[in-house]
Amino acid sequence: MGPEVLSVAEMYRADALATVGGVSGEHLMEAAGFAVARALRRRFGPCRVAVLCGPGNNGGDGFVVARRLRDAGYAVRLALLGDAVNLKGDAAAMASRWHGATEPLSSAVLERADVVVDALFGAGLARPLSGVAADMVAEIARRGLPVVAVDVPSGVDGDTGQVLGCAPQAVTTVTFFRKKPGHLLLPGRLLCGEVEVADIGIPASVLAEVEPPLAENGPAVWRDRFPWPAVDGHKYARGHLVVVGGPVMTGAARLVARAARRVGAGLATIAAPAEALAILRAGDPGTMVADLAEFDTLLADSRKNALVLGPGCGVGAALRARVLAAARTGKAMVLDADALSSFSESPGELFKVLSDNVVLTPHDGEFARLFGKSDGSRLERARRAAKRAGAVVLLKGPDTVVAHPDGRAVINANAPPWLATAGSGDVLAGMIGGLMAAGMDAFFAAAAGAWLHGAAAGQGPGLIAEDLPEALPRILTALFP
Ligand SMILES: NC(=O)C1=CN([C@@H]2O[C@H](COP(=O)(O)OP(=O)(O)OC[C@H]3O[C@@H](n4cnc5c(N)ncnc54)[C@H](O)[C@@H]3O)[C@@H](O)[C@H]2O)[C@@H](O)CC1
Ligand SMILES: Nc1ncnc2c1ncn2[C@@H]1O[C@H](COP(=O)(O)OP(=O)(O)O)[C@@H](O)[C@H]1O
Ligand SMILES: [K+]
Repeated sequence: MGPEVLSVAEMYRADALATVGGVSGEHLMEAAGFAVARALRRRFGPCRVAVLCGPGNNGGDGFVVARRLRDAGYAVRLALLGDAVNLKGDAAAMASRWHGATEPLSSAVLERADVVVDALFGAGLARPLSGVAADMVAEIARRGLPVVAVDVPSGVDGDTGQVLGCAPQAVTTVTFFRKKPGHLLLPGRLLCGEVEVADIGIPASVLAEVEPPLAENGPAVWRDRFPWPAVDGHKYARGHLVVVGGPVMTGAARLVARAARRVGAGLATIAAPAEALAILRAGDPGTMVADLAEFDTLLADSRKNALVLGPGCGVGAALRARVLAAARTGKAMVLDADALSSFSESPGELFKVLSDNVVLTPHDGEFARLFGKSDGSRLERARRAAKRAGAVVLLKGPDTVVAHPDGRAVINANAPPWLATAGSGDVLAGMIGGLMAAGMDAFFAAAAGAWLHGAAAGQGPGLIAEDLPEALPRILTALFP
């Protein structure tokens, strides 16, 4: 599915499979430590480095980093959490190859340091940082020292991106083989700084056995499925999206329709209540307008193959009835905003009629209205919600997650904060609806929509929702030269 993202358990499995395949644990650890030392050297010339090692294999990597940096002429001090005699396996082997002093972990090691290597805890973090480890994190922040983190900043949970206790802010994090969810989900992603994925000799072939259902969203995930128009195609072959509009917030449906046409739908019709028709007809000349009183007729037209319901529609029984009627046709559908909130009292009624040909696009508030308050990372919550709804769920945010009921998911990491502006969610719904109208599978349309939405916001300062559809020609041209 593209750039795979491994859970911590899957990473241990990949590691074990590599070992079975003949790559020794010591080899992996040497390569890991070498990669971290190389990343540090790229960023910092010869300087004074404090390497903080933990009691497990993350600490083992730290011993390799210390040796490599000292060999390269850096002034290295190393401090270990716990007693060296308690180190095991590969970590013990690497400690024995470190010929410098091993200090007990304390803030003394930070005296005169220019850079810190954080090799306290990685994938094995099992409980919140406390005691001297937590004191070190506070002291590093107080001194404002730059941190290069091994695998993850210690305290960041690799599976959730949540902070257990506390964690240092890194400038660079070097992880191994593939990213973990904690590198992409907030706040982990922000604490990592720049993330480098190092090849440490685990063959990609282990992925065929691990079969990770998670990827980082990007063109590699969906490029091959993008509904590029056929040379001999006509507009109906590119799909006809129906956008249900409301009586007052008429801008929402217009943003949806414009984004859908820009992304590649052949036609778009806004179906709105009578009082909104005049203003809509004065809008984009290429967007068609129909009376919502004719909704059943629109649904019966097989050429109108996809719908977006919700933006600007108004919450209530009328919208609920339209959503249920539309769902029963089995057409591709995006449900956003009011279409989700309309079912806050009766989510089961909605879930009964959904399929994986439907994308729900809640922000956190709408998500809570529909699925209740639930624990876990955004990834876990989106996955559970997709399963419960029987539909694709796109949980919006700076770390948008798209989840399929079968467990597949992508995490999107290209969205800048400029997207937090009125109407930008409407544009996203339009992009996804447009792609589905053009024939793209719901899950991949949601993933492509989320990424294109983030890419379209690349102009940054001054961005408004209207700019987003207009950025698509440039982005699509670059993607499909
Ligand atoms: N999986 C792989 O393919 C590779 C992993 N490597 C390294 O190995 C690391 C994982 O090693 P481990 O599984 O040994 O785990 P860690 O080194 O992350 O930590 C495990 C140790 O810390 C203790 N511990 C956990 N949380 C604690 C807390 N909050 N306070 C105090 N003690 C705590 C555990 O009881 C255990 O002794 C990775 O992050 C990576 O850095 C590398 O050596 C290269 C290969
Ligand atoms: N801080 C942020 N960083 C990146 N993207 C964001 C941020 N805040 C919001 N977004 C994105 O902006 C869009 C806002 O959608 P939504 O909340 O539905 O707004 P509206 O209803 O005004 O259109 C979503 O795609 C969301 O993922
Ligand atoms: K670490």
